[in-house]
Amino acid sequence: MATPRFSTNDVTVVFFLGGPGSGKGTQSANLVKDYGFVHLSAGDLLRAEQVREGSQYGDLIREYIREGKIVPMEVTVALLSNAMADSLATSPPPAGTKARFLVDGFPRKLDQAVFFEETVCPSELVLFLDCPEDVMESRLLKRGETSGRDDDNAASIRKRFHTFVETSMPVVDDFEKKGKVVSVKADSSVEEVYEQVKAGIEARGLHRR
Ligand SMILES: Nc1ncnc2c1ncn2[C@@H]1O[C@H](COP(=O)(O)OP(=O)(O)OP(=O)(O)O)[C@@H](O)[C@H]1O
Ligand SMILES: O=c1ccn([C@@H]2O[C@H](COP(=O)(O)O)[C@@H](O)[C@H]2O)c(=O)[nH]1
Repeated sequence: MATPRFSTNDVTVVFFLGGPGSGKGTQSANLVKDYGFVHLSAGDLLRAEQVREGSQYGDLIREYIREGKIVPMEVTVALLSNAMADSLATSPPPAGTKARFLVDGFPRKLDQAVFFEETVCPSELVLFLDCPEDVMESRLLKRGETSGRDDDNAASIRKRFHTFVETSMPVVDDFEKKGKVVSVKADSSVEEVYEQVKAGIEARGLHRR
């Protein structure tokens, strides 16, 4: 078996999962501020790679995102792993502390979870935002009025929900069986959700920094 690129002695990885529009990006901003996480959004990294001059994956990523499909894992895992390395090199954590990475919107598929944990770093826990589809849909349609995202439209949203239920929920279920999931109801206000998020991660030993 491969040795992970980063050791859990140096790095804490928290996966942040939840349906499209459940509020992961919004809550991530709070967690960065209060808990010293470095926020890595798999979707943001893919969108940046899509428009990077000279990228061999631009067209492929554009098509996958519009269709709400999961980009082949080698692409996404390499982007995440390199972003972690860059962050450690340019902004190392305070002396005597471990770097904390909040990996938002990943892993979306079981094989990605296995591949990441074997080759990059095992996760410490999985934060899951549990939100009804009708709430997520109205949030995304509203966001779509200004986001400029190709996939914040009714047709793409439907496909993203389908992928989430069929492909990504089994990842959450698998981590749940391993006792790693902190699940939070996400259909209340941003502040109320954050209170539950804080309580959930503190109960697992992750404290403010
Ligand atoms: N608790 C909340 N109540 C009301 N609106 C919210 C709440 N949380 C997030 N929003 C809004 O819903 C939209 C989606 O939130 P956000 O971008 O954080 O979701 P996400 O899970 O990161 O979505 P995606 O996976 O599609 O990127 C945003 O416009 C955000 O401002
Ligand atoms: O691990 C991943 C994460 C994301 N994608 C693709 O990107 C879009 C948008 O992701 P957001 O988290 O909503 O920003 C998603 O629908 C997938 O198409 C991916 O392939 N793999």
